[in-house]
Amino acid sequence: MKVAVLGAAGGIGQALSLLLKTQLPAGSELALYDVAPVVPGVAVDLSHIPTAVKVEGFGQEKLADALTGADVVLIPAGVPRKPGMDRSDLFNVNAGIVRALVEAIADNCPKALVGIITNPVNTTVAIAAEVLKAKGVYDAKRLFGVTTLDVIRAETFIGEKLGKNPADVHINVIGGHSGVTILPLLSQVEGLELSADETAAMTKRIQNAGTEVVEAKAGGGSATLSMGQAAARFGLSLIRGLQGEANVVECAYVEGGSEHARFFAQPVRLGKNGVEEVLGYGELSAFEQGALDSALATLKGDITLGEEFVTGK
Ligand SMILES: NC(=O)C1=CN([C@@H]2O[C@H](COP(=O)(O)OP(=O)(O)OC[C@H]3O[C@@H](n4cnc5c(N)ncnc54)[C@H](O)[C@@H]3O)[C@@H](O)[C@H]2O)C=CC1
Ligand SMILES: O=C([O-])CC(=O)C(=O)O
Repeated sequence: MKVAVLGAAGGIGQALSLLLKTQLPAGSELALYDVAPVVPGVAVDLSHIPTAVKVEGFGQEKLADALTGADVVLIPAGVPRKPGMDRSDLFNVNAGIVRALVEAIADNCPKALVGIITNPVNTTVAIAAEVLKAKGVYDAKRLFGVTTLDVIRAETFIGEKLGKNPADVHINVIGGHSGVTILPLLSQVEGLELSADETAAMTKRIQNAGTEVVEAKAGGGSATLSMGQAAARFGLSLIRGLQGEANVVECAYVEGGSEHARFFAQPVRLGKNGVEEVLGYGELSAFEQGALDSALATLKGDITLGEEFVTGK
């Protein structure tokens, strides 16, 4: 298996690449691409870790080489938030970055599974889909917005609340990846009893967890280490699916499984072609249904913005 990380010299990219170097199956290749000149050094640094994963760094002019033969491409390239910014404030810079990188994917590894981490995810995934469509290579089963950070946050916070190991807590987070569009399905968690106020507060904490990190980093960026872990979990699940492992399920923001919006995050069974099946997410509580209903206009607006960025309409 070959995995390419685009934006590999950044905060997420380096954490993710370290985890992939230590956790990818033996015999894998890891291709690290970034426009920052430090990227070959990141690859050399990682190459001294004794695992059977070959790491290579690719500088600005070497994108095609990084992508050729890739089975999985993970994209954390782009600018992060600073305090006072919303994820949508990143659109102006990151939309163009994602467009250019996905054009190169279409040209060099059109069958790869692509995981978009770059914010605003609700919009950048729509950009990626339209770019692939314009190039005649779009397969909705192979494109994912990575929302795993919302899942691991929900599992961590609820694990703490229940006094349980978070590894034993399983929570679906549906919708999208910004503010009100992040909807953790807390009503489905076994053994969790929250009052209406507690449910509202915990939902809000999960929705605002990105901002919690942005503020704590005080101008130094947004979540990188927890996102590195989340992206590694998701990327490794993509690989397990590609290798034919049964019942690999992750929540992800994908097209084609929802009545609510063109793209929607929900549990997905992964397989040899990417999405094997978009799964249901069970019954919603009245609170969750209300939250979903009121988030849909935002989510659809975010998607349209991405579509129109590429189609020019
Ligand atoms: N999906 C999610 O849950 C999350 C998404 N993010 C997003 O991930 C992105 C990256 O965040 P960080 O790693 O903290 O930022 P960072 O600034 O530390 O790293 C970004 C890297 O992208 C590189 N880059 C910029 N333009 C590029 C291009 N055209 N091609 C290749 N590389 C390019 C930069 O050189 C830099 O090394 C941001 O947009 C951030 O908002 C952050 C946390 C969670
Ligand atoms: O909040 C941000 O800007 C980064 C992000 O997406 C997250 O941490 O969930």
